[in-house]
Amino acid sequence: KRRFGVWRYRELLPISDNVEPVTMCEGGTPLIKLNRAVDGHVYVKFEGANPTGSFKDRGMTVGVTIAKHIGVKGVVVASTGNTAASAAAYAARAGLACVVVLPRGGVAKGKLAQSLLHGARIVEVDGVFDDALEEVFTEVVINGKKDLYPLNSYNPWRLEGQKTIAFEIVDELSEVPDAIVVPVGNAGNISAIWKGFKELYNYGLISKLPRMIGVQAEGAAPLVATWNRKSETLLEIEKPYTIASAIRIGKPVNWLKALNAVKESNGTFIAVSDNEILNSVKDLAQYEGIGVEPASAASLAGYRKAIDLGILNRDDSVVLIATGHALKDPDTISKIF
Ligand SMILES: Cc1ncc(COP(=O)(O)O)c(/C=C/C(=O)C(=O)O)c1O
Repeated sequence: KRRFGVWRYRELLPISDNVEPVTMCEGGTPLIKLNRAVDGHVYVKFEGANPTGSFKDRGMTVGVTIAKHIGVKGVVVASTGNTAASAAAYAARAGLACVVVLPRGGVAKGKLAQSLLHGARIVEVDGVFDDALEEVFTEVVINGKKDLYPLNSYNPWRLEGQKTIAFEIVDELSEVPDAIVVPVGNAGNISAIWKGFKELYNYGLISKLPRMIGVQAEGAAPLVATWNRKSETLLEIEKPYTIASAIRIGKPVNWLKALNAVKESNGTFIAVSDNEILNSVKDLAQYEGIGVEPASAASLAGYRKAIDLGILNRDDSVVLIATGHALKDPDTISKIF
């Protein structure tokens, strides 16, 4: 029985015992207390410590396990890079084909290298992630290409794996934080983490729920706009731009789940500038030793803004989700220095 990681919580995943996991011991990631970058009870959940260097491995281990179990030949994803890297690695481990559809010129080098390395077929589209996702949808749903199982995060199996972040935080802190701060792109992760906390609460294992704080880059903040204007429909961003290429997304497919998570948890959405993101990359690395790719540092930038805006205060216990490793995007890192 696995003692660490996603499959430690197998009984809380809707997967019957006869299914053999496709796993690389993902999850069980470090929860690191911040001592100098901020004062307060702030921890970083360092998802860069996963096998392919991002939280995507938690969802992919479950998604690819199911894909293999139902006997598909291969999987397909649209991605800003980390989903592609993770799908390529887990598909390789499962002996499945993998097609990744990427926005041409919009993917950090480390993620492109991983997709190539693990043998994925790379399809590039002009435009941004949303155009890549549209392409996958057209191919698989409209043109009925059934031999490739779509594994983007509208696929609920992915979120089942990602909800284990909540389980590990409660296991390790043995209390529920006041707030969880999550960088938001396609909005699967914030939705999944909230689902995990709600399940623990419904099982009677915890007696309080954290506030979910979603953070987006100012140039790619459809959920911040939708939230601030109390819109019932998603206010899409046609041409999203941010230096944090992982969250350069204008039409988050999980937007409704994320809005509900933030509403139910008495949380909020916050936008931060690219500058604030890059400063947070530097501070996490040079004050705390934690090396993350830009999108991950949006959680620290968002926390700082939440304190400035009085949304959070210093004696709140807070966990920042640092979603991807610094090695993913060396080009952007060298732009900072
Ligand atoms: C480092 C990093 N930080 C945050 C996010 C946002 O998570 P979601 O809000 O669940 O999308 C992503 C997402 C990446 C992709 O969507 C993809 O890889 O296609 C990421 O790679």
